[in-house]
This record gives sequence, structure tokens and C-alpha cells, in this order.
Amino acid sequence: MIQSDKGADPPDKDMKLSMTTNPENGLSQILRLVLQELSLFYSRDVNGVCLLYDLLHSPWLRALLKVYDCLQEFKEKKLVPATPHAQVLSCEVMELLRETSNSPEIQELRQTLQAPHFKALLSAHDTVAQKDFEPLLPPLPDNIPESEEAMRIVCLVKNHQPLGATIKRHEMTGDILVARVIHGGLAERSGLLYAGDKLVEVNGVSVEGLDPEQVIHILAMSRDTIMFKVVPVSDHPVNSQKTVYVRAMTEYWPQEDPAIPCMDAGLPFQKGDILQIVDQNDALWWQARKISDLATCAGLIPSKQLLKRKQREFWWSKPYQPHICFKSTMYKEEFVGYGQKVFIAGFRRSMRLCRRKSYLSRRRASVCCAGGCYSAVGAPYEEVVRYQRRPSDKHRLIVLVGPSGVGVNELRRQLIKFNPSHFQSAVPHTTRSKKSYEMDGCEYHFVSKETFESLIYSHRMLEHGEYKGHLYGTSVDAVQAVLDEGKICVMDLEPQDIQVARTHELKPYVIFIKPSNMSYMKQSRKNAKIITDYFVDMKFKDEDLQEMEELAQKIETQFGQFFDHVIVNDNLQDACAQLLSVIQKAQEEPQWVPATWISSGTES
Ligand SMILES: Nc1ncnc2c1ncn2[C@@H]1O[C@H](COP(=O)(O)OP(=O)(O)OP(=O)(O)O)[C@@H](O)[C@H]1O
Repeated sequence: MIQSDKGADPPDKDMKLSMTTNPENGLSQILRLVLQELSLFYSRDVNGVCLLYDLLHSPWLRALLKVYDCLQEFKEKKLVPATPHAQVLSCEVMELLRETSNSPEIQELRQTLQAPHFKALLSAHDTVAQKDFEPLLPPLPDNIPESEEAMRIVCLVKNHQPLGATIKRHEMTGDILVARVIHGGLAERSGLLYAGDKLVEVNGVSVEGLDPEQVIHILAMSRDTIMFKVVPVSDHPVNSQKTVYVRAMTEYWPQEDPAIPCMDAGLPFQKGDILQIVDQNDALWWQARKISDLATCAGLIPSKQLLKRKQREFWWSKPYQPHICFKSTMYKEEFVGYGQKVFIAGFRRSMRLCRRKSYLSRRRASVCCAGGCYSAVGAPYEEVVRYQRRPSDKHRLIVLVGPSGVGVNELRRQLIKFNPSHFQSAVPHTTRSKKSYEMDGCEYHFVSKETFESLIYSHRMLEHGEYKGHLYGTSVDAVQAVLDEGKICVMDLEPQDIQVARTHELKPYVIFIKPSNMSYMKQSRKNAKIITDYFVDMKFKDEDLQEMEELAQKIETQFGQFFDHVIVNDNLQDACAQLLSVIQKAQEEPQWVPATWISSGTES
């Protein structure tokens, strides 16, 4: 035990010190009482007491507690400014200083009070003290004729914001009307301008006979405030629609769309963005925000019908190109694990890279897909809701997607190795005959060709392929069997098969595994091997990595809307850690899922 220095201050001195600085019920007060108590033991030299005494007696602890007390006191106090007119006070002081002798201190004070940053500080202080946050509106004109009773004078302070409304000319009357008021914009927040209001004057200038562009010019010229004289629309539209959330299944760039009513008001979005649709009153142009940016005012997006039409027009305007299908899953008999001769059901050997070299592969890889692939003119928006998996619900299926060789199987293998009781692959089906050492339902579900085909026709196969005349594939039921055991089923899918898996039953969470940049890939894949059908343990060549990068880009462009998360597989350990954390979030945190997956009772 550390002995206390008996030559230290006697206990009562300490008590005095703490008593003089203590507020009632403060922590220092408590400390004082503890010291008082301890002082009784101090003289008896009880083990540990002296150490405690020294600790409580230490100047740093006392200083800390004093600070704590001050802060507590400060927290309870309601702060009131000494004066709400610090600027005026400063001017008065300056006046007084002018009359006094010019000592160095006075000079310094004068300089301080005149410094621009100090003046700005006092101005900010006064604004806060007077709670003077609202901008001052100019007075209304007092020469409003009696006959203009039906008019409304609207004065808006711009504060460097756009107006948040668009205008148009009425086709028949030529009147300039407010076409739409943007949600969350200046006009909407004022509650004074509505779609359909007729503009009579802007900043005192009559808009009669003017083009919308000329009116916009007047609006653009106004600096701080805009004054409108409007004839209010008789029945201003009430937005009774509920807010809807959608996933963008396509991208949209307002700058490239000459048909948008107001380019600046357009909201650009990319595939997979979640949009909050706040207004669908117009059949052609909706108003929406990105959920990543809900604080901003809404923007214009094409309605579902309009975007579909645009997609169709774009589709027909393109020269005919056979639709490239990424399908390349081919099954190999079994997977031999790292060093150990273990079979892990659901793993396959890759033949994608080596098949590239054969004529057959080229022919197969570019066949037109019979409809399994995502249609380029499919629904442009998919309604989504927040889904929070309850602990009693089955886990969501985890789907890994990526170009051949990127490491999809490696990551899946690492995951299962990390926690085999938690993560599992589904047992695939095959039509080949069972070998003597195999057990049905262990390595494969051994089924007849007829059974396999009926599973395909009844849409119970998530993916399937052919190898040496035999069919191989993974069924929905095989995945369900893993989920029924309370485990997380992890599988890899070709991108065009994602659609098949996107069901209420499986609620897949799709993770895209992306290659890192070429130079890093070259470095990190130096010793990596591609397990192929023809060359076992073939090393990656530069052209393989190049192809992987190109394919990744194509997959992302065509199927990016289905990805819930993207992981760049550069460092294997980092990618594994990311994968684990993402899977945990997918299972435990609320996620956006298609509304059709969720019955109204479970929507949050
Ligand atoms: N981050 C990484 N760093 C280094 N090597 C890696 C990394 N990820 C994967 N590899 C190695 O790259 C090779 C190919 O990986 P893997 O077999 O998982 O590819 P894949 O995406 O499943 O492709 P395929 O479906 O064609 O087999 C393996 O040797 C694997 O160990």
C-alpha cells in the first residue's frame, strides 16, 4: 500500500477550502463530508484510508470537482444577456473614450471595439439577445385600389433561396399562372402562393402580355424580396395523397431532358436511389426528395407513366442489339476445400473465365435471354417500405453477386468458416446419379430430370445450369430449409437470377462484390488461383482482371438497382469484416424492401 505523507496538510484545512467554494448539495460538499469522515480514521492509520485521503486531497481532483460544480451551477442558470443592445453600448463607450486621455490601454480598447470581427460579434450577440431572427418585410403599398379586393399581395424574402415555384402561360387566356409550388421551397413554406394563382404584378411590374421567360427574368433580378400581386385560385389544390417511397429502377438526369418544365427544379437520381414522393397531383411530373437528403426542398421527377414512355422511346431509338445475358453458372461435381478434402454443399467451380476462350462460350454468353433478365422497359419505380425483421422472423437470404473471379465464393467460404452454425449454403439439386459415398440431401438432392424440370417450370428453382448432360441448381425449398433451421443462408447468384429470388418468402438482401482497381488487383491476386474446368489452379492474367473489371461495370449498370450494398473486395480480411457487419445490419436494422413483400400489418 502507498503510505500517505504525514507531513501533508491536516484534514481540517482541506475542509475549510472545500466549504468556502461549495454550493449547497454540490459534489465538493459531498467530498467535504467524505474527508470529514476520513479524518477520523486518518489518525488511526487504517489500511487504505491514507491513500484515499491523499487522493481526495489532491489538488487536481479538487480543481476538477470545482469545475464540475461551476458547470452544474451554470447549467441550472437561465442565461439572460446583460444588455440586448451591446452595439449601442459599444458606440457610447467609443464616444467616452474620445474624451479621455490617450493611454496605451485606451488605444487598445478603441482598436478592439472598432475591429470588424468584434463589431460582427456584437451584432450577432444583439440578434440573439433580441431574438430578432425574422427578416424585415417592406411595408405593403398603401395605394391598393378598392376594386382589387380579390387580389392578394404576397411579399417573400429570398434569403438567397430559389422561389420554389414554376410558372406557365395559360393556353387560352395568355395569363401567367403559378404552375406548381415545390414542396419545402420558399413559396410553399410561406403558405401564400398556390398552383393556379394568376400573377398580375411582380415587383410592381405588370406581367400582362409578358412571356414566362420575361417574368422569370424579373424574378431573377430581384435581390432580397419579391412582391407578387396575384389573383388567388378559387380552390387551391389540397395534397391529400400519402407520401410514398420508391426505389428508382432506372436513372434520370434532368439536364439531359429537354421536356422537363423547369430544369433547375429537376431532381437527378441513379438506379437504386430511394425517393420520397411527396406530390403526384400532376399526371406527368411528380415531386420527390432523396431519402439521403430529406431536409432539402423537393425536385421534379417524371411520373411513372411518363418515365415508362421515355424508356420505351429510348429503347426503340437504339439500333438493335442482342441483349447480353450474364448467365454463365455451370456446375462442377464438387468443391475441394483448402487443403482439406472437404465437400461444402452449394459451392461450384468457376468455368466462366476459361470458357471465355472458347468459341462455344462466346456463343453462349451472348445468347438472347428468353425473359429471365431484367427488362430494360420494366417499372421505373418500385414502391418500397421500411422493413425491420423481428427476432421471430426467418433470416433474410443473403445473395452475393459479382463478376467471375472477384471472390464471391472465397467470401462465402470465409463467412461459413467463421461461423458454420450461423451461416450455411443451400444444398443444390442434381439429376446425375448418386455416387457410393454420397448421401441424398447432403452433397446434393438427387432427383430425376422430370422432377428437376418440374421445379424449373413451377418457378421453384432460383438458378440452374447444365454440366456434362446433367442439370444442377438451387431450389427455393433448399434455401428455405436453411432458413427454417434459424440459420442465415448465403448464396451466390448470377445477376439475372436476382429477380427470381426477390420474393416475399426469401426477402433477399443483395450484396454486390466489386473488384478493386487494376493495380491493386494485380498485386493482391498475385498468388490467387482460378479453379476452372480445364486448367485447375490457373493463375489470373492481366486480361482476366481486365475482363473482371469490365464485367463488373456492366453488371452494375444493368442490375445496380437491385443491390442493397456494394463491397469492394480489395483486402480479403477487410472485405470479410465488412460482409459480416453488413449481414448483421441486414438482419437486425430496418431496411427498404419492396412494398409487395410486406403485408400492411408489418409495415413500419
Ligand atoms: N481479396 C482477395 N485477395 C486475394 N485473393 C483473393 C481475394 N478474394 C478472392 N481471392 C482469390 O481469388 C480467387 C478467385 O476467387 P473466387 O473463387 O472466390 O472467385 P468467384 O468470384 O467465386 O469466381 P467464380 O465464380 O468464377 O469462381 C481465389 O483463389 C481466391 O482465394
